[in-house]
Amino acid sequence: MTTSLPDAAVHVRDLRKQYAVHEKEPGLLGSVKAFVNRKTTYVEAVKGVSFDLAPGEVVGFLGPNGAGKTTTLKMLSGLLHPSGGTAQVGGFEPRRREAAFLKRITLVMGQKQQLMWDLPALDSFLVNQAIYEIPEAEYQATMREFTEVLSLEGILKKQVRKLSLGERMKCELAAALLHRPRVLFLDEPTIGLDVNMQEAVREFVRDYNRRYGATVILTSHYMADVTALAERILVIDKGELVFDGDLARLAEQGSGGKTIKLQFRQPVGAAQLAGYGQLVSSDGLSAELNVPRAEVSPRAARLLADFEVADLTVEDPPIEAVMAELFGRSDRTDTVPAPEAAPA
Ligand SMILES: Nc1ncnc2c1ncn2[C@@H]1O[C@H](COP(=O)(O)OP(=O)(O)OP(=O)(O)O)[C@@H](O)[C@H]1O
Repeated sequence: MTTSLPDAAVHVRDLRKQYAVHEKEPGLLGSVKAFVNRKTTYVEAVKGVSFDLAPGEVVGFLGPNGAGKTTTLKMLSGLLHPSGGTAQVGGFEPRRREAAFLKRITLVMGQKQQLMWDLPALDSFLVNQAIYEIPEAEYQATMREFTEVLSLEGILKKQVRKLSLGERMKCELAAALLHRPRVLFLDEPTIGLDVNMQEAVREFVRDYNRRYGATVILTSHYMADVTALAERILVIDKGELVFDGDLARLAEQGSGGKTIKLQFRQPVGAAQLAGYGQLVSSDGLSAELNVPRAEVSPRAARLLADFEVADLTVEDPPIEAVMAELFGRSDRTDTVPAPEAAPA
């Protein structure tokens, strides 16, 4: 075991991963050519990422496809050896895959399953109980807890292949957390699930985090997962960390303003709202206006003075819109401040 910073559950410095890719042209001739003269190119999947996570912190790890999220999580869970830099998780060096380390972490990949397909989930749970040397009393207590929180009653004894996607994902989560890990790497845990099941998974993760003080890194393409669970967001793009901060500050990275939502006591026509902001919608008794950030207070004050307003709320733009804008920019790594450069 390596010594760690006592206050950091996860400590990452200048972490890098380069994949070697052997290129081959299609067909038999391509295979022969590749055999004789193999062409290798390198993909810089992670290019020097640094961050610390405090124990119990829940962090959303976002980025476009191919940004390096899964590669980072695989390095942190010891499945991949870094090409450079260092990582410590709970005081351990992941690449060593020490038994004590493996008992403290879990990696859940929504796209991959660990349950045995032809057997009931309960059999996989028993295998995990043996692998992780979970004492019987603890196993029974955890099973009771998970069965209740995840509503597993009635599905544990069914063949995994016969479970619905949502039922299977709940069993996957239970299996992956049976040993009560302290650090959770969750890679798209809600992918493909319907909204109710997504909510059930979120609730489970939230409950587990509170109950056990677990540290969680979560990647998801569903922003609702991230906004519901994580206060802090790390954004990776083309292998580089381009943002580290809270959701509100991420929303400010977009060039869009804020949305003022209004309810009126008397109908107000769209034409009357010209000059207060960019009209998003208006149906007489309610309206939405997009307003530059710096103008929010004076415009809200004017609206309140000029109309009979029953309710007025100011909202940040949806985080999806901000992310789409950031990743749509060609010079995005330059325009989004790196953690060190970001304003407090
Ligand atoms: N085994 C591999 N060999 C070669 N290149 C790889 C390998 N795994 C990933 N890559 C490449 O590394 C880059 C980062 O991939 P990674 O899977 O970490 O991204 P990601 O952010 O998780 O993306 P997604 O959101 O699409 O899952 C991509 O360009 C990908 O093509």
